[in-house]
Amino acid sequence: MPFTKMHGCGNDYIYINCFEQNIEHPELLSKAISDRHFGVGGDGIVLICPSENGDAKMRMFNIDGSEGKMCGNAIRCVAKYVYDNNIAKKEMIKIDTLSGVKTINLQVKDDQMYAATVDMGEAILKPSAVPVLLEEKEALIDYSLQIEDTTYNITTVSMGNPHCVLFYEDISSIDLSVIGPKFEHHPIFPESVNTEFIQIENRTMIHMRVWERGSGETLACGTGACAAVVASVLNGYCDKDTDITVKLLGGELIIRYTDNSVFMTGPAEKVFEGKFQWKK
Ligand SMILES: N[C@@H](CCC[C@H](N)C(=O)O)C(=O)O
Repeated sequence: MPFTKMHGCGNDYIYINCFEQNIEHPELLSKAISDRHFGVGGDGIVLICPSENGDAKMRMFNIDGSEGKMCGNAIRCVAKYVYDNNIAKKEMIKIDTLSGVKTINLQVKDDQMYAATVDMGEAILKPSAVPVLLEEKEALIDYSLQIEDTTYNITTVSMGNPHCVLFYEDISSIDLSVIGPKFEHHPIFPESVNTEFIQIENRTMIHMRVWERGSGETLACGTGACAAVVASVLNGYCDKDTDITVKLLGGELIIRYTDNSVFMTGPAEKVFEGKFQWKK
């Protein structure tokens, strides 16, 4: 099975061209091929499929086989794949996802895409739409949640997939493998949740680490960076209509939160191509 390994800020997925092949059990494939010792290694898989609504359709699966409705780092890589492989040779590409069709403006050099700006759509704040099963109001901002013997102040946002954002003085020494699963498996998140740990540097720069549902700690999360900037604005740390740099373990994303949409700009890189022998 031919595949392409790509990453955005170190958030690496195995991309499979479904214009040319059919994958019957992507959830099983994702578990097998994502393994960093017995497989190719990655944060999951992304299928690039034909679409009637856009230039291609993207489906992404986490390491545990669960399907994510949206992936900010993967969508830039899908746009790169579609452009570089002549599936759609245009500098504005539309990719269909489980959370709607997204428009991507490409930055191209020597006939290869290297970065892009994605219109990620509106940030959804209503708790029932995130979804988070707490009191229903306009938004949950700086909400005190007790888990075991600790009180966390959470802000919840959906960017097509669910996020829970926490602010810290210093994120460098947090053990995400202990705290992350407490949120990921908490019953108030009926669809589970991605959790972002944020340290504010100043009004235009924040630091972020992330525990992704289904994949654990990753080097970057595009939807998470968008949710983090939205939460930073809602909590008064940053401003709307301003480019905010999000520093992640694997690189930087620029996020702008406006009244109608969240815009994300960042890189997309191809690492290698290969063939995987899948013993089902
Ligand atoms: N890494 C992604 C998000 C991937 C999906 C997520 N784990 C989910 O299940 O919602 C990104 O860059 O946005």
